[in-house]
Amino acid sequence: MPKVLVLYYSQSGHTQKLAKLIARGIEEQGCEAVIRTVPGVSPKNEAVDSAIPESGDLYATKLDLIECDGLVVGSPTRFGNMAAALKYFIDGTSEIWMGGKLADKPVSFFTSTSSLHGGQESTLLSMMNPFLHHGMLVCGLPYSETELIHTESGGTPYGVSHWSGKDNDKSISDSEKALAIAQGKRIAKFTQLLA
Ligand SMILES: Cc1cc2nc3c(=O)[nH]c(=O)nc-3n(C[C@H](O)[C@H](O)[C@H](O)COP(=O)(O)O)c2cc1C
Repeated sequence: MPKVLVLYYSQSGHTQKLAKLIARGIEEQGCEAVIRTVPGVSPKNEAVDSAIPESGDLYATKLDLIECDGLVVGSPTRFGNMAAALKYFIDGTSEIWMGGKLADKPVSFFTSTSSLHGGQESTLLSMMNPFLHHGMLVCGLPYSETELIHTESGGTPYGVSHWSGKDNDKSISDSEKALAIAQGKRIAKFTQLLA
């Protein structure tokens, strides 16, 4: 069964909730969803966490990337960009890039912001850059997913998003949920076609 890696960072759990919904869509479409997170970064600029987190999803390894047939990458928005913890992990993938291990595989993206116009699209678009260098095929969301037109919360054609609100306490809306599951199904469909 083709494997789709759902790779995310989340500090307060919103991006993680999207990751789980995307994974549900991946599995409903008939692929295996492998959910992995990355450790936070410290001012020492070196990863100091233990290899296995005390709770929650396992940390991603380079092997997870090499072995996946498709990839979904998520991060909370930080000043209109991805979080440093995820960027730190991606910056450690030079060997995978040189070996072309991700080339020709599909990839898609998701994010969460506290303000509705606080940079969802800029985060999603800028997250694509490293994976275009890796030779991956970017997969967004089409407007045939009609929640994209009707949503009053998150959801973009560049990938699903969540609006967590100024107090960071909004639940995933029905539109966001539908789009996250749809995005999981879509990346799984292309993974099956390309694997
Ligand atoms: C350092 C920092 C920068 C942030 N920058 C933005 C931003 O540019 N736009 C925005 O809307 N929210 C911003 N936020 C809020 C988070 O993106 C938001 O709370 C998000 O939903 C958290 O996701 P998580 O629960 O997965 O950690 C920022 C938060 C932090 C800590």
